[in-house]
Amino acid sequence: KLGMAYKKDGNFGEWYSEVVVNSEMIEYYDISGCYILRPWAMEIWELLKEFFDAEIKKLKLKPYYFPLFVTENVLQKEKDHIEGFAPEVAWVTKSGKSELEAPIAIRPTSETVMYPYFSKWIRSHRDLPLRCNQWCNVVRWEFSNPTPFIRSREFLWQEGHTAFATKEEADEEVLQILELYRRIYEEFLAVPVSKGRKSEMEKFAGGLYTTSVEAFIPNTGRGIQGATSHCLGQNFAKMFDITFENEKGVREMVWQNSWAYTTRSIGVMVMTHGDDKGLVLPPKVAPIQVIVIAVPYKDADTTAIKGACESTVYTLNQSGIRADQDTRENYSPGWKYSHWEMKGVPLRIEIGPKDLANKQVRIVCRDNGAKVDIPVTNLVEEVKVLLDEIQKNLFKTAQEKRDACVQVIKTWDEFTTALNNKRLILAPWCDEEEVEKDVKARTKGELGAAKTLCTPFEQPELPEGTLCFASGKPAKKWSFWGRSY
Ligand SMILES: O=C1CCCN[C@@H]1CCCn1cnc2ccccc2c1=O
Repeated sequence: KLGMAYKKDGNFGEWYSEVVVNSEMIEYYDISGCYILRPWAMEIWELLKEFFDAEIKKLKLKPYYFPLFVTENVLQKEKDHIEGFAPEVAWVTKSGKSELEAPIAIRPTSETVMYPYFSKWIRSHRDLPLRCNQWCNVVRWEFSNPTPFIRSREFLWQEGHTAFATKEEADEEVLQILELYRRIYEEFLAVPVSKGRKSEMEKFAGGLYTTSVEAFIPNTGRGIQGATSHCLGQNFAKMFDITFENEKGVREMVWQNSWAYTTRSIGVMVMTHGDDKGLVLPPKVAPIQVIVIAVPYKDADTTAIKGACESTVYTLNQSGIRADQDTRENYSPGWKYSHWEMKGVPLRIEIGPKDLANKQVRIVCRDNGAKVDIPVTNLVEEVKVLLDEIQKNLFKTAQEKRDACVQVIKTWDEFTTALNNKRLILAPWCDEEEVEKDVKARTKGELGAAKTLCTPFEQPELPEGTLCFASGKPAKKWSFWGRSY
């Protein structure tokens, strides 16, 4: 399908849906909230996985795979925080025509699946630290508007679950993993994120504290959680009796973390960089970084042109660049240009008779449309420079756009104005949960209420006497507020 019916600055939801389908990342499925992930999406997921897996291996994580199913009584074990999520749990009640004795839940997350076995496997301090990661799917039967990658009833993620003898070790790992999530977003997806801590109300209720990387979508003026890294404290150790005998022979509870990022990260990248011609891929995650297209001329030497395209692809692949060519006879060069622009391929190389004669190739950049003629002799070097430039430009542009959306406010009126102007709000807050609830109540509406997104680790100066924008009480911190996904 060529050309986009929707504009990014028009109907954003329709634009987004069209981009993920026309770029061949997503196929819609006949169950609401479920989507088919096609190769153009899975190859991106696999590139991110390759980086993340290598990094957590350095942190001594071990790969596991736990069952998809969990019994009702085990799932209810963490009932205190589960009741908030209960409506999202999907249950298996039958096999064939016969009812199951007891319903079995499909994992929405794996704490209750894993932790009874952590309790069995951890006996002594010598069994610590325990470091478990699994790549899997989870199911959460949500009812709010499903969106490919961003909010689906089944999604792919990695979930890390670790156990340590001391809180210090757990605290350290929480931040090590958060830094990996920042790198995934900023270094690979070219999406700027803010590291911070969730409020007591927004944190994972079963844990001690939650840190997250928060992104922002300027077009909708909504914050979006990119990934989370929780310190669970000893809460689950208590619930699941996960204890160890320390060096002095004294039995203690372990300190645990859990952390995840999901296929939502791909959707955030699409929303951030896409334009009215379709997807725009950061080179680091582009399944094809360079697409070579022959521009045959009526009586030109098509064999020579084909040969030049072959050798161009070969040379690039030999130097570790993901290059391919579109040799389909039944499509025109112009059609191919639009097709690969829709798919967001960072560089296009055109080779026609005059390029051949001049021993050069024409390179077209997807992000800004720049065209450059490069001597074949400098091909690899030039392509590497251009890919690196595109990666940097995409991040810089996204960062400038996000920063332009940030609005520092001090009063309630400024807050509501900023909210209606689709801003990412930075406000002084007294850090009281009642006030957070009050802001939610006062900003209710069909666009959704405002909430705290995170308290950024990077805190601006908070002058003595600064008051909370909502309560007028002494402010304790600067927090990001806004509507969110
Ligand atoms: O974020 C993470 C990181 C990975 C491991 N799990 C934690 C916390 C998950 C919180 N959560 C989120 N949705 C749920 C939905 C249904 C039942 C339970 C839950 C639930 O516990």
